[in-house]
Amino acid sequence: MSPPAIIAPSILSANFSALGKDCEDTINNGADWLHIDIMDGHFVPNITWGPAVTASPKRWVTEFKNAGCDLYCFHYEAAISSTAADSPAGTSEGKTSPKELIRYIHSKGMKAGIAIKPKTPVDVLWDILDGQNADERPDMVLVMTVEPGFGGQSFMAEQLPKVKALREKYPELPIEVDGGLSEKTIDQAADAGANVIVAGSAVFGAKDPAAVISKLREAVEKRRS
Ligand SMILES: O=C(CO)[C@@H](O)[C@H](O)COP(=O)(O)O
Repeated sequence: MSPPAIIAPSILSANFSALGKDCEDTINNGADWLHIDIMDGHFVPNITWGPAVTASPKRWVTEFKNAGCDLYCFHYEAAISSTAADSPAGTSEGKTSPKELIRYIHSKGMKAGIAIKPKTPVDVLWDILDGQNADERPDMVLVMTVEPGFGGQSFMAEQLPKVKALREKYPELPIEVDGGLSEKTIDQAADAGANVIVAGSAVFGAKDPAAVISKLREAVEKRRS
């Protein structure tokens, strides 16, 4: 059976001056996860949680574990362009491959996700998903359905063949989509096989966020086989 629906509102669209309350309300409204975008003004043209956060996906693994993160999802493109200087503070570890980074995230007690941007072909993931070592395989794949950087963009349906290809090959893999998800676009994403749904403006901009979360969940659950 394909994996259950997981609804993960992106707090990028929350009210930053009442973030704690917005997060609490969102969980009470039925969200399973909170999706927290770490943007650095370098890999994407926006800054979310401050200039101390750099482009390196590896540099901050321990800090986010200590901050209470359960799943650390990094961009494939950022990992392959990282360098020795991106190693965790106080270590001399060198250039990071996606597989090494996944192993490192697991060693810190978190699940690991790997994300791809719209221009990255899904094929780059096969070798990583089929890796011999279970510790180096991701627990989730995120297919971006907008160019990362900002909330409120239009859904890119042309990204869905990637989701379909992943679902066909890996029936039980959690597959996340992020960007432009709403009641209008969820059916296409769910048909393609996505089960982890990030939604920012659709949830935080809604009059009844609980109803939106519930509709997103229903659309995914309906298609589980
Ligand atoms: O990572 C991003 C954008 O880069 C997302 O998480 C957005 O925050 C999703 O926002 P909506 O498209 O749902 O408004």
